[in-house]
Amino acid sequence: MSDINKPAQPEKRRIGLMGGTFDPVHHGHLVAAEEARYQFGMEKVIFIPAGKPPHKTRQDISPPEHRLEMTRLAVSSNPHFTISDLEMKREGLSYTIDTVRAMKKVYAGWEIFFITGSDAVLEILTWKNVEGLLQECFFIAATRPGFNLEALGHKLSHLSREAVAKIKTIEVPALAISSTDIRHRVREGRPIKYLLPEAVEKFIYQNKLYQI
Ligand SMILES: Nc1ncnc2c1ncn2[C@@H]1O[C@H](COP(=O)(O)OP(=O)(O)OP(=O)(O)O)[C@@H](O)[C@H]1O
Ligand SMILES: O=C(O)c1ccc[n+]([C@@H]2O[C@H](COP(=O)([O-])O)[C@@H](O)[C@H]2O)c1
Repeated sequence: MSDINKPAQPEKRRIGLMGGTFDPVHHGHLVAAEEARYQFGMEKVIFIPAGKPPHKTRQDISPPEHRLEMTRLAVSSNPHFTISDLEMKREGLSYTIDTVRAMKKVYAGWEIFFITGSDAVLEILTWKNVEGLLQECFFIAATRPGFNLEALGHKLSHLSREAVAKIKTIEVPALAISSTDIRHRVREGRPIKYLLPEAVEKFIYQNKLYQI
């Protein structure tokens, strides 16, 4: 196969961080992470399940060890993907700036890319110390074809020019998959097959997750 469309090799080593509640992890997360890794020439992507996601208000989030195990199962077939329990071990809310700063100590000299969905980036002004965060790392907003980039541009106009320059967008194939929908489907006895890796599907049923 020709390499003509392959992105050029970056000067600095690059790593991606994919943060999320992952309750459960699904193919939307995996496709976004893989596309970001490919387009930006990252050596690997670390999936980091949030211990206490700052903006999630629901009380019935699955135990951290279940979400970590599902994420481990989901990434196991990709040699470029790995997981970290760093946020789960940390006390308090899982702020991304704390995670990125901790990772910078381990990956000194590397460029760090925090991968999110564009819906999460639309909320970025409400994140802890967003200007400081965008000094520490790049953000990749995975958009679906047809996503309103103008709305994003409008939101970002509240940030400094330097901060905006650190936010990159990529298009991923339309994947209308969400953890919320998967949880509802399990509760209602509807299929979840093909929405997430088979091993994660099995784990959900074996551990009777999302049944009430
Ligand atoms: N289908 C998808 N395609 C691309 N990115 C996604 C998709 N679903 C979620 N993401 C992004 O992955 C990150 C982690 O998401 P999260 O674990 O909250 O999953 P979710 O499906 O959005 O969950 P929930 O439905 O419970 O809110 C967020 O940045 C989110 O925007
Ligand atoms: O740092 C913050 O203030 C912050 C606010 C909201 C979300 N985040 C992070 O964004 C990621 C996706 O969050 P969520 O709630 O969509 O699962 C996850 O890693 C969260 O820790 C981070």
